Amino acid sequence: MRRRTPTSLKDDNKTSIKSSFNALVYIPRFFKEIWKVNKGLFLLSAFCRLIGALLPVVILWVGKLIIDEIILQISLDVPDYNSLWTYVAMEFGLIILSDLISRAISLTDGLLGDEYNIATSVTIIKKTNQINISLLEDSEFYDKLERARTQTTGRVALMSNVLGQAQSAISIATLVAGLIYFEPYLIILLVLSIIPSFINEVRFSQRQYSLARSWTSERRELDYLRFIGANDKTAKEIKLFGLTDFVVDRFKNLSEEYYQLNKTLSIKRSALGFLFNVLGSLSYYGAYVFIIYRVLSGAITLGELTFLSGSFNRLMRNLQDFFSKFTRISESALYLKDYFDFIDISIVSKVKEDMPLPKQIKTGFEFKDVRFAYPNSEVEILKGITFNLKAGEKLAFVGQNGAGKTTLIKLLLRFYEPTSGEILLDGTNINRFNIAEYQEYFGVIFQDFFRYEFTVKENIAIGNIDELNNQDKIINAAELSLANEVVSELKHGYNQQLGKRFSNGQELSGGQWQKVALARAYMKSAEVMILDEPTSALDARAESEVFGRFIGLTEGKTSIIISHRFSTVRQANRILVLEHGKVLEIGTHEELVAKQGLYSELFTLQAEGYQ
Ligand SMILES: Nc1ncnc2c1ncn2[C@@H]1O[C@H](COP(=O)(O)OP(=O)(O)OP(=O)(O)O)[C@@H](O)[C@H]1O
Repeated sequence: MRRRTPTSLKDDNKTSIKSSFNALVYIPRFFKEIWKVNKGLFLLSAFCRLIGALLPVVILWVGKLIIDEIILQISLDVPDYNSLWTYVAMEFGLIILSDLISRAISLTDGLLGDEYNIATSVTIIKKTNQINISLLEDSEFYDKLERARTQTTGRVALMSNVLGQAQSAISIATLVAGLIYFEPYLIILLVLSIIPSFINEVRFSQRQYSLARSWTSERRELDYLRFIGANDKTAKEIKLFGLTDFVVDRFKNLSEEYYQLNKTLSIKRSALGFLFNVLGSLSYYGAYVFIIYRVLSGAITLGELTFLSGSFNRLMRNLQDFFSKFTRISESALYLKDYFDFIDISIVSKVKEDMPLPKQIKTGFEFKDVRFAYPNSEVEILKGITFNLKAGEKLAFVGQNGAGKTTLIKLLLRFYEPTSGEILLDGTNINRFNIAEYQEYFGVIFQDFFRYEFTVKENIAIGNIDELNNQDKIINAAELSLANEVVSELKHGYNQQLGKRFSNGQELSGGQWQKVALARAYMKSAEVMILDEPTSALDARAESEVFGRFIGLTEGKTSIIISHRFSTVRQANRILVLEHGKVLEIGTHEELVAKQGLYSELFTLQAEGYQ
């Protein structure tokens, strides 16, 4: 695993300050997306922020009026407090309005954030589905996906920050106007006090982002260790093999390094931040002294002093906040870039043709000298595979672990493309067909089928989700795969929640899960059925029954069965024996036994084992 060292991080920092600013170009697109999510809420939020931006200067001004009025009334022989109480009532009203506005802002932000969150999660799920399986197995791509997926809350915060920034900008403009009107020199002092802390913020937030980004893989590993260290699925092995210390040590070693790097950065950031803040306070008091001096010399009133010192103080805080948010925004905008990069991945098929599929398979599939190595791997897994799968034929794949059986299926399903050679369907390269229609052709159950923690009914309907409400079809599929026996023992029958993750969930045994998953294959009448070790966890009786039904039901249908059990394999029309990515033998059970090759040897070995 490649990990950046602290030294290379420094170099990275210089170039990435630029990239951080460049990432800001994604902000308009980001807001276009938010606008699309809920226009009304967006406008309401913008309106509240506009009012919120104008309120501080108005409140300060009313404060000035109150003080000047008090001083005026004290100096009068016959005071008239009407204006004074009006001002006080105004200030009270403004304070209430200010509270109302800030609550409205957080409410609209929260709601808008939630809606945007839902919309992006849906986009990510849909996009992931469009992406080729080969990309999903690529670790660099996986990191990108992880950043896009995990930064959802960051993007919601970004929205609030940018909107808040617009609000601050208007607020700052009005406060600056007030300062310029009375004491323009104060502005210079203000700018001088802010610049150092701005630079500090930019530098460190950039470094922290670089650090987090360069550690994406490690954080993924940490998540994984956390998962295997604390969940019900691994608990048995972890306890039995005494793996806790092993997992904890590995976790600690990996996280310690990141912790140290992050700690150093955070300490430096805080220390320098403190120093620059002292500078800010110094300038504030400098300005304060200057204003007091102006009051003493009679140049400005006491009310104006309150207004000016209040404005100056507020401006300084607003500006500091503005700049620190600015760095946070450019930092989050980098995550935004990850997100847009992900959803912009163009799905280009090497082959542009979109041929319709034959309604019925006429001759069958043909593999012609197919060679294949997984992306980013030098190892050739399939080394010149040639065979045909005739229409209506049941072909079994046998071979030792890692021989390439599942890989052959992945190529047939177009999850990957052969490195060389071709796969034909009725004489046409399968690449030329519309991929979605082509994949619809198959009913497949993989050996590593997923155990969805949904209800039994949903788990079966996954084979053809359009039929989720077709109870008869689901029951029929369950009967064919023997899943009905499993269902009859469940408290809530087909509506039983499976797995342990959710309340009332019921965990199944390996074989029971397999029966449920197998039922998926019967949910649609696919042209080609593929069962990749579907019965490995079933007991001998169940396996023979399940397989008998499969043979009966798929009579005349093209199908492929992968199995290590020869009692199953021998029932296929022909058997293809793979060894180290090559076709070693192909023929009927009888032919292969007569040939006295690998098949015959393995068959005899297993038959002896059963005696
Ligand atoms: N996504 C992948 N990336 C890289 N190599 C892979 C990938 N999937 C499988 N392999 C490698 O390809 C080889 C063939 O794997 P495959 O799953 O096709 O074997 P198999 O014959 O189905 O084995 P088994 O009987 O154990 O299921 C193995 O050496 C495996 O390590």
